[in-house]
Amino acid sequence: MSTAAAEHALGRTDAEETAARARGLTKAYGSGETTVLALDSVDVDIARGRFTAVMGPSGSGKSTLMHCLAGLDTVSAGQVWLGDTEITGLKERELTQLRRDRIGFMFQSFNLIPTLNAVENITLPMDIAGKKPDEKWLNQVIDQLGLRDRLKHRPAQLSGGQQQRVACARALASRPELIFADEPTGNLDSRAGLEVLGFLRDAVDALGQTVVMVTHDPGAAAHADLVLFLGDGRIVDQMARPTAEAVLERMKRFDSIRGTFEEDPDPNPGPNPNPGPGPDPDPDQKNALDQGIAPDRD
Ligand SMILES: Nc1ncnc2c1ncn2[C@@H]1O[C@H](COP(=O)(O)OP(=O)(O)OP(=O)(O)O)[C@@H](O)[C@H]1O
Repeated sequence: MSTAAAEHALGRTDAEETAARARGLTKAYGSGETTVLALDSVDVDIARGRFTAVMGPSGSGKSTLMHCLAGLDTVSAGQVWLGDTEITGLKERELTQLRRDRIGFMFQSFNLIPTLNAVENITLPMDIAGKKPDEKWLNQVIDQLGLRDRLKHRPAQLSGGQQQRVACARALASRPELIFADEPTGNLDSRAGLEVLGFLRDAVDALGQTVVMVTHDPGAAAHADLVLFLGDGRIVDQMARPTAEAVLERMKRFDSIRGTFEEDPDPNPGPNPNPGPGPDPDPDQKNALDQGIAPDRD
């Protein structure tokens, strides 16, 4: 475990650096014998001004965690804060306003309005809120995302990568405290995916934004500063300065130790000198590595 990570429990950072946090976050679906415990008393801190990726096997609770942190879903127990605001217990109206004013969202399917052009889509959340965009910031975001000559195009006139760039600009436009991105590269080819990941990285490095991204792709996760690994509704590991190879290795352990999780003593393991037979990596994850989505690391 890296020095910084070793100083804290998994997923925990210093409170003053925290954009969002949860304590004892528990989410159960259903009741009685059919209850599914999607999140099991999760403690997590999302570091401000950082890019955090959330990974884990299918059904491990990634989307549920994102939805609960973003106030899109209610919790069964525990507390969630956005900055200093405790969002657990807020009424639906207050949550709607908080999401609109303080959170940006990106989804796998872009979620653009087909009848609006790019710039109208970008400013839509602010238009709904009756707020005027900060023109200087908006122009900076538009230029950073290379959308200047696409502003009058409707989504159908844009490529998938361009549409996701519009969604990225929409998420950034109000300068939110936090951007949640759920599989933002899931519908993109590797080149467009790489571009979007580069923009998210720039949003953190150049614009000081905070990004949380759920992904299945180790190459995408490698763009983050920190990867949180979920297993059976708990944060079971984390990795600072991830590489695609190290993330893929960590994910393989979920396959080989199905249902049993151990704390990883070394978040950036080197090549395993005694590789076991282990299952093949998920073909999508392998493709991502083959296609070179992983960024260069110094
Ligand atoms: N609305 C729901 N009703 C019942 N069970 C649900 C609901 N949403 C999620 N679950 C269950 O909660 C668990 C966690 O689901 P979640 O979607 O958060 O996992 P995930 O890690 O995002 O999965 P994936 O990678 O497949 O998207 C799963 O067992 C899932 O079946």
